[in-house]
Formats: sequence, structure tokens, C-alpha cells
Amino acid sequence: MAARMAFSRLTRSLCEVGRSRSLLLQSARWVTSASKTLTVTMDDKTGIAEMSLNRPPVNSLSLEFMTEINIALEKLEHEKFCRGVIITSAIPKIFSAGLDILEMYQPKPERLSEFWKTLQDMWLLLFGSRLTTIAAINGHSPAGGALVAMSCDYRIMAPGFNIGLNETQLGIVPPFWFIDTMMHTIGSRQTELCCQKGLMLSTEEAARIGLVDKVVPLDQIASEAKAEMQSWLKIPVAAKLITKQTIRAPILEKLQTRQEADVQNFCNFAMKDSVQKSLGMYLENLKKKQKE
Ligand SMILES: CC/C=C\C/C=C\CCCC/C=C/C(=O)SCCNC(=O)CCNC(=O)[C@H](O)C(C)(C)COP(=O)(O)OP(=O)(O)OC[C@H]1O[C@@H](n2cnc3c(N)ncnc32)[C@H](O)[C@@H]1OP(=O)(O)O
Repeated sequence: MAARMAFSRLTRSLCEVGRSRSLLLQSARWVTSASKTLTVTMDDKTGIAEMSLNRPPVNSLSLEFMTEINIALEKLEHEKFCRGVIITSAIPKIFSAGLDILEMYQPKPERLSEFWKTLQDMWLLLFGSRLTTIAAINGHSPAGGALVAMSCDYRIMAPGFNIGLNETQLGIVPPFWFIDTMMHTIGSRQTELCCQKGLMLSTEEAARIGLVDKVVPLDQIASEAKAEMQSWLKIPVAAKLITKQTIRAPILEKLQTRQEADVQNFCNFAMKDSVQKSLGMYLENLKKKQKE
């Protein structure tokens, strides 16, 4: 089943190489989508796209923001000239603060399930992408931010920031597919240590356990991400993609086959009084911290 899905995805990807050129294409470097919160540019010469997250103050992932990201990811996935995407942040010192906690705190039930479904879709698109994906982590990257980074093929991070799945610190549980993504990246023992304690690791600690692949100074992160991408793009595309899909298909399939149940579990869990109380206290502490 997994192999069949991987194969049909690959076939679809390769078929797209026959399609006509996008009308949006005007010059070597073009903007495929630009809004206040998301800019996606594509270099037609290299096939490298850059997706820059820009939702102040902290790039937290709201329903609308993730919808925008998903549309952009799908567009790139289907753009025949695109071969890789670098994901980074336009906000100084923050890659992404993870899920927008306000979406989970005192939510409207319908919106809450939509929110979760959109997050699932974002992960499925990114983790299952045919493109080579590199996270240029130029700021803090807790929880959902770490998920975005871990879903990429390669992570480059600047020193002075933190990354990790800190959910338990908020009194919430990292969903199984967050954990699976981390296990895929750093193995099960390190994942257990990191997830149970909700550790936020420094860049150097993250690099030591393989959560981050390369540490480079902040001012070199963009150029380093491009150089790294060039080296990935030299590998024969089909061989690289089939290898990626072989490794990732079972992990993707685990969520694909229980997406509905996962939405239901999440909504039930998030609506619990105890969880709402934890989220409320966490939000209050975040605000207090600002005043101190
Ligand atoms: C089947 C499933 C079963 C069960 C699942 C159950 C539960 C679901 C788990 C879901 C998984 C959750 C994933 C997540 O991503 S949860 C979010 C985790 N994120 C964090 O904990 C980060 C919190 N933020 C910070 O640590 C800092 O803000 C940060 C990013 C280091 C930046 O610091 P700083 O520059 O000093 O900025 P401030 O802290 O002053 O923040 C500015 C402003 O932003 C607000 N804010 C920060 N983070 C968030 C956020 N994640 N969501 C919403 N809002 C956020 C903060 O409150 C400030 O707001 P203000 O109004 O005061 O300006």
C-alpha cells in the first residue's frame, strides 16, 4: 500500500514535467505568492524556491497562516521547474513559535477541528514532499516550529536559539506523528528524553544529537542553505525521491490512515478542563514574562 502510494506520487511528479510553463514566470527570480505573512520566491535558473514566514510577532501557526502555507506548498509541488524549497523566517530571532496557542484556548469546536486538519495537511505536504526541503532555522523553534523544521530533509540552524518539542511543559501531549517525526530524525531514545521532559535544546545541543545537521552563523544561513540545496540537487532526482519515499511512506501512512480519529482525539483532549487550564496558565505566563 505504502509503496503503491509512493509510486503513484512519483509518477504524478514526473508527469508534471511535461506541463506548460507557468504564466507567472516573468524573470529568473519570481514571486510565486506574496502576502503580508508569506513570501515565496522561485529562482527559475536553479529551481530553488524560498518560503519566508512573516506572521508577527512570532510566526505562530494559526488556521489561516497554515492554510496559506499549504496552498504555497501545493503550488510548488506542482510547479515543474521547482526542485527544492528553503523554509526560513522573516522575523528576527524567531523561526516559528509553533502552533498558535490562541487557536487551542477556549476554541470554537468547528474551528478547532479545521485547525487540526490543516496542521495535519501541512505536515503531510511537507514531510511527503517530492521536493528537496531545507529548513534555514534563523530563530527559536519550539513545538510546531520544530515540527516544520524536522519535516524537512535537512536543517541548518544559527547559534543562540532553541529548538524542541516542549509540549509536556505546557501540560499537553505531543501527537504521535510529531513524535514519529522526531524519532525519524534523532531515534527513539533521544526522542523519549526530549519529549518526556519537553526539552528545548540550544543549537549546539540539537546539533550534537542530530536534530540539526549544520550550525552556521546567522549572517551565513541563507547562503549556506542555498549551497547545501545545490549539493542535494546534484543527486539523480528519481533515485533520491524513491529513497525518500521508501523511508517516509510508512510514517506518512500511519497518520493518513487515521486522520479523522486523530482530529477527534485532539479535539476531545484539547477541550478537557485540565488542558484548557494548562493552556490558560501558559498563555498568562507568556504575557507576564513580557512585562518583567
Ligand atoms: C491526538 C492528539 C492528542 C492530544 C494532543 C493534545 C494537544 C495537542 C498538542 C498540540 C501540539 C502543540 C504544538 C505547539 O506548537 S504548542 C505551542 C508551543 N509554543 C511555545 O510554547 C512557544 C511559546 N513562545 C515562546 O516561547 C516565546 O514567545 C518565543 C517564541 C521564544 C519568543 O519569545 P519573545 O521574542 O520574547 O516573544 P514573547 O514571548 O514576548 O511573545 C510575543 C507575543 O507572542 C505571543 N506568543 C508567543 N508564542 C505564542 C504561541 N505559540 N501562540 C500564540 N501566541 C504566542 C506571546 O504571548 C506574546 O503575546 P503578547 O500579546 O503579549 O504580545
